[in-house]
Amino acid sequence: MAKDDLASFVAGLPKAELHVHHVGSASPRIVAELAARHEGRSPVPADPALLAEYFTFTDFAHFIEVYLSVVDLIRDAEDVRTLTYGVAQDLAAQQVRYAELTVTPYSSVNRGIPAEAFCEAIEDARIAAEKELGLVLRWCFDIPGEAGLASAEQTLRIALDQRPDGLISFGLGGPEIGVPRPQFKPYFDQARAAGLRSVPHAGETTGAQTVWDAIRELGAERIGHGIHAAQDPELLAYLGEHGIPLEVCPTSNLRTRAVADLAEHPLAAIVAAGVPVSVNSDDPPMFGTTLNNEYVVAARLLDLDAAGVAELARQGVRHSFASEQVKSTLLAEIDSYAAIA
Ligand SMILES: O=c1[nH]cnc2c1ncn2[C@@H]1O[C@H](CO)[C@@H](O)[C@H]1O
Repeated sequence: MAKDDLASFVAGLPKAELHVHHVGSASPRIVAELAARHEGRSPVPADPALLAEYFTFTDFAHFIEVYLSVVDLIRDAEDVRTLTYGVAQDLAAQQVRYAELTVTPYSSVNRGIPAEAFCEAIEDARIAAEKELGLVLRWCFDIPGEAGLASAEQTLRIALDQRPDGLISFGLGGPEIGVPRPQFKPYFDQARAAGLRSVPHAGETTGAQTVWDAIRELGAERIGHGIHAAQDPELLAYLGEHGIPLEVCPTSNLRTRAVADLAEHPLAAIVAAGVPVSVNSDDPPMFGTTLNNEYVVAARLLDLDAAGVAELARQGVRHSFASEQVKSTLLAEIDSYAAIA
């Protein structure tokens, strides 16, 4: 299928996105608006061309540094609401009908936004997005691994004390190197006991052992990235047998140097081993991509035609934590779209 035809097929295809970060999805328009508000007091350029250059990373640590400089732009609940609704608009414009947005409340609460105001702002945007954009948003609250156990404690507290209606899962992001997963077991145990689903990042910038730890210590039901599971055939077999999906974000892995180039991306080996996957964008504006583009990249890596791409979209729905009703509605939409496209 020609690339243009595939891209237009993807553009109209109803989709679910399971691995996309709140601040990481701030569009250049929103970042410019926030940077202009803090003119001179932030390294983040307001000019879109300069911003594109600013979003070029030498390694993963540099990516986290840039990511946190954008977090610094978010100073009050209004910024949080503006950001969240803007992300919802960008998702809905790509026919995303359901998304699990990874939110890092610690990073904003730690900068002075009260937890209650933060949660009210994201909930206000979620309700508006469902009503006005037909987009069902749910939250994953994730621990910024670079902030250690203090941030784990506070993230859990905010999740359990505020418990916004859209909250469904508990995660762990940030660097993996120097941030071993087992130390977070007590927090994931409490989050899971409270009914939150476990979706830590692992195997993005470190190897298979981190994925094993995420499964055995944190009770992971899905793995953020997990691409270096491909190093361990036993782990791939385990993921396939137990139906533990990997939330794969191909361009992210390239831009953060988690893989040297897309030709080496292990997505095809992971799928060939029978491991369930979903395709995601992670931090699309920061990586110069969109979810639609990630579907095109994945189709190229997996040599898929339109039917294969529609099946990728179905996988995103099936591996979501959406209600059965949302799942069946969205699967039916995908089927009717794929039938006529
Ligand atoms: O691809 C990624 N891997 C790991 N962390 C990420 C990624 N994208 C965004 N973050 C976010 O960076 C924050 C920095 O504190 C982490 O909390 C994580 O949510």
